Amino acid sequence: MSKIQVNNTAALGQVIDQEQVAALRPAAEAAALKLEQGTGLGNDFLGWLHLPSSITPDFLNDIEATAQSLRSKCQYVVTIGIGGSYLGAKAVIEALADNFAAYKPATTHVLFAGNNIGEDYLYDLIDLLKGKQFGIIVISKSGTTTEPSIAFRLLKDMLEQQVGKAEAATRIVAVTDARRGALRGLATQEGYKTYVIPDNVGGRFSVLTPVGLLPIAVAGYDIKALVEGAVEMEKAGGDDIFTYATTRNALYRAGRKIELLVNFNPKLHYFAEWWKQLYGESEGKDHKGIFPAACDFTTDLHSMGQWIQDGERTIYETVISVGEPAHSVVIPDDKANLDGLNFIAGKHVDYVNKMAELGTRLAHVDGGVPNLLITVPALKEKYLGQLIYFFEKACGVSGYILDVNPFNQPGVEAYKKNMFALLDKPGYEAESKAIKAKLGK
Ligand SMILES: O=P(O)(O)OC[C@H]1O[C@H](O)[C@H](O)[C@@H](O)[C@@H]1O
Repeated sequence: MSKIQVNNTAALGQVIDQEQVAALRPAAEAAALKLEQGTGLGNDFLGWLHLPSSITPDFLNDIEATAQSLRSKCQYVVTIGIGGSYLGAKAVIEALADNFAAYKPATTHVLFAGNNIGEDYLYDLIDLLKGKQFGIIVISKSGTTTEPSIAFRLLKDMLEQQVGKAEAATRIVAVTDARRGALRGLATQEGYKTYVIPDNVGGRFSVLTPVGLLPIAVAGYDIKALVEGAVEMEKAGGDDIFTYATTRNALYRAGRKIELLVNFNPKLHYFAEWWKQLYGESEGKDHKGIFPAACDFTTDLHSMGQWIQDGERTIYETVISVGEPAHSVVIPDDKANLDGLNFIAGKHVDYVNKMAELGTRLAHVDGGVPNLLITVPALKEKYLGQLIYFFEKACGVSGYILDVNPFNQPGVEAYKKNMFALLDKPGYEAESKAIKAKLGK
């Protein structure tokens, strides 16, 4: 089976050595056992652990049928959601899509909303959708998150005005909790097709539920292959996951507080955004946790490269290296050679990129930045499925090694409480009074 692979050789020898990594192996194995037996912190949120192998062909067929029905009617399908209800689908679609898909004709374009509170963002989206055939996938585990609720209120209204309430109901799909939350009530009342986010799967671990699968299917990608890849990784278990989890924890203990996830393929930009939420929300608590950062290379080598090479030595790098590009572009020969590029004439662009990648890894290691390497054979559904499960499992293992609950996110509520207090939300009267006093209002 071809699969993703992890190599920590270039992370060893300067800041940490193999013994320090090996010393964490028993903790990693104990962590994996805790996950398996459900005896660790946050054990009511372990539904993701055997999720891939529990997905049935019938379930995937049903999602594909819903996707097909939306595709048959809609030029645009707006996926409304934020955080874990957005980043997984965005990451996979961007990794698989034509870089210029937005400017090329397509049966159906998948757009995203409800992931910000930008008035102009919503204005521009509404402007685009005026008079167009569109549908909505509204996703919220809690069913009460402010950003997607605002976007859904606006777009639902617009869709009903454009096609009538009955037709609109056939173009709206809700993905939410089985019982709780405003979205569940609304979907039941309006008769929308719905999918359930299982109680025991947290948002940032939910990409392989309909949260990610439905938008990915609407965008035209093979969700069966995606799940197949995840199942392979679920069954393969072990070594690569332990290598990643133990190496990053050893680096953290040696003072490397920032992990920089880098790619040499712009299609992976949002994969890093998904990874940032997965690791940031899982590990950043109790005043602990590696800070998850990301760069797109070679682009950011021309902006962040100086800092990475030569700045404060608190970072290490994890490179996601893609084996094969999907297409072939060769650099042409030029008789005049005014740009001096004939030394690479006849070479594939990806060959140059790979030399940039190797040169960068060597330079950064020389500069004191330990380097972890994750190789992915190609940007295809199956390997993305492997990569998703790999990072999820390694995150659970890592979180337990760090001795935090990797499955909650209590810190996220602080800004929400202040925002609701400032907006005078009913139920927040005492907080409103307190925050206004603090602001001298
Ligand atoms: O799916 P929802 O309930 O709308 O939540 C969306 C996101 O918002 C939150 O504030 C959480 O921090 C995230 O973990 C979650 O993924």
